[in-house]
Amino acid sequence: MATPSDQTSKHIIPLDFNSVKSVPDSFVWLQTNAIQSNDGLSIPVIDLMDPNAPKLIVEACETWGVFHLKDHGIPTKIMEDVNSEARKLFDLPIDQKLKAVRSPDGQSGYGIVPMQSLFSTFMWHEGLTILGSAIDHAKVLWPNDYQQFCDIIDDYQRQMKALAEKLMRILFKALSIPLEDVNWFDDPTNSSGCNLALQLNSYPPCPEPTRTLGLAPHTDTSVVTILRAKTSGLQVFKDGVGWIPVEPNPDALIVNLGDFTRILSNGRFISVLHRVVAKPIQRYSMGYFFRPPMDFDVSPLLSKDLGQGHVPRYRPVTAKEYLALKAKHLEKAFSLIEN
Ligand SMILES: O=C(O)CCC(=O)C(=O)O
Ligand SMILES: [Fe+2]
Repeated sequence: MATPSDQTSKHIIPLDFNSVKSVPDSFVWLQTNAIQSNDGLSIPVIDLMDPNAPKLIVEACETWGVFHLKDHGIPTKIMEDVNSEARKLFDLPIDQKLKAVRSPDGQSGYGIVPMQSLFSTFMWHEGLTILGSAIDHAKVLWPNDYQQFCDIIDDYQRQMKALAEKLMRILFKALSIPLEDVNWFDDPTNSSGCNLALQLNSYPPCPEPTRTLGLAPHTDTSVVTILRAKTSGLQVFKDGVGWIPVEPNPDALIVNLGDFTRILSNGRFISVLHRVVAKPIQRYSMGYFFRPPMDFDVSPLLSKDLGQGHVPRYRPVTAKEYLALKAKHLEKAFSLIEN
């Protein structure tokens, strides 16, 4: 197992947040304030059962790239169960959590948020990334009592996948992308190898919340991300306005589009820039990331109706190539694939 002193683990092993009384210098971010949440500007709230939902979702994707989704069909109990399991996990002593630490070249496991390696300043955050089954991680975290964690995570991932597919069906229809041309669509066993990740996030109580950030501004490298959080902290950036707090809406999920949808939609849909601010109280969130298989060609040309002028703004790029560009250039990755 890596130890905190290893150079390679600098971007993997979180701070033992219980052991600090102030924000260390390496965690200090200069940040711009968000607008006040009572300014009346907030992300759309859409009821999935509303007959108008597809139209409203498409409008929200064009204007915001993020929305609250109500009546999504995911039982509150399973969301609460995942929240309790996240609490159980992050409450473990740091040495126990480090038994499930992500390896330097690995994608799953406990540690600092994977995008940390792109930033020189640290974030007030710890997380567990789960790709597929959670069993390997759960067995080392709770050797005698791991089944409950695995069952709850499996069930949640299954339900998230179905919901993500429901949403993508609406998006692809609006974009005139035939589902037959998307060989990974509606694949119950995921034999096509979509990169489906559940990210459990913990933002420990912060003694000086305005000096640091829970997560730095970023867009998600996904088709869609479905997020659940019961407390505030998430903010989204709107051009011409600035940072807008996303206040939690009980029972609603937060859906945000990722970079792959911006490419597929030829820039019509927004891959929303977002960040998480630190808070004096503990915050948990869980994000489900739907990514296509690594060899899938993400291209605006999948659309049978590109829209105005029919000119693709982005060249085709495999998911693997785009992930590599993003890992090196962050949001500048778009300019590197622009035609
Ligand atoms: O915790 C949140 O509200 C957002 C998490 C997030 O943006 C991410 O995991 O990519
Ligand atoms: Fe994100």
